[in-house]
Amino acid sequence: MPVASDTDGLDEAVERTDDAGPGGDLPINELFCSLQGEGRLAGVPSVFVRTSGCNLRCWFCDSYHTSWEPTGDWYSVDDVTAAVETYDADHVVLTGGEPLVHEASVDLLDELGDRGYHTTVETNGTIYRDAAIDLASVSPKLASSTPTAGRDPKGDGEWADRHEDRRLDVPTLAELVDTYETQLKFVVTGPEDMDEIERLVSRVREAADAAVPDDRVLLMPEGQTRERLEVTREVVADLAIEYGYRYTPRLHVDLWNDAPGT
Ligand SMILES: C[S@@+](CC[C@H](N)C(=O)[O-])C[C@H]1O[C@@H](n2cnc3c(N)ncnc32)[C@H](O)[C@@H]1O
Ligand SMILES: Nc1nc2[nH]cc(C(=O)O)c2c(=O)[nH]1
Ligand code: SF4
Ligand SMILES: [Mg+2]
Repeated sequence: MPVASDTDGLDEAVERTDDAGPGGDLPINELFCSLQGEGRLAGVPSVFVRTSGCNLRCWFCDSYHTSWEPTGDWYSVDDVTAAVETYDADHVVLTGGEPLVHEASVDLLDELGDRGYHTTVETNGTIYRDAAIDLASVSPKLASSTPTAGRDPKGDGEWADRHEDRRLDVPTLAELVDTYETQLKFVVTGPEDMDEIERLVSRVREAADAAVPDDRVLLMPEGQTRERLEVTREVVADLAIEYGYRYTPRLHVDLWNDAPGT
């Protein structure tokens, strides 16, 4: 499926949360087959469906063209499903951008579930939707993700307040944990992130009925490139040992340096 660039107005639509394209279509940035690079299913051949548009703006976002400058084209759920079926994989990863800003993501997940696919949804955990999700791969955003003026990839910190207001919603995180098999996958920039992670995990454990065992809490090194991971990888691995949480690699960065389509 080609990458196109017809998402004029998508940002405004995400803000109004009435983002449905014509007939409930989905804005797709890319669709490809690779190995799941992150989390408890790392290494599993999977089809990736990357939607465009996000309600947050992490300064380090490795999918810039779905968040800071969203591009893509609108496809029907049937066309996306047909494109998934051209690959020989039985796992699908729905990601973005933030896939759960789109109501049509529910229709896509239901179609894929009906066809027997295992579905993982990569989400920032600020939006709950009732859908056929086999693994909710939730990546709550820490204070270190906020695009302050000094590390804004596009402007001068204009998104910082909105990002800060939206990035954490404990009741929504608890609802995801209570409804779906969940992993909490934190992007870690350094040891100074650990206090916030510990506090947030405690709050989610208090708010949720379901348990959140330590091996469902994953620490992932921040890094869009091999060079950056060379700096963060070992620091984060040591933190996982120290705190008793799980470490997750970023296989697609190690293998392919996060090139498009990987
Ligand atoms: C691009 S996001 C899309 C899904 C959703 N918006 C989210 O943030 O979870 C996919 C995954 O990549 C992670 N990620 C994004 N940029 C990253 C970076 N520079 N280093 C490590 N992980 C990153 C996110 O935290 C998330 O787990
Ligand atoms: N191989 C590979 N694994 C991934 N796991 C989560 C990804 C994402 O961008 O959400 C991703 C990705 O972009 N590529
Ligand atoms: S929430 Fe996800 S897609 Fe949105 S800016 Fe952050 S990493 Fe990128
Ligand atoms: Mg990625």
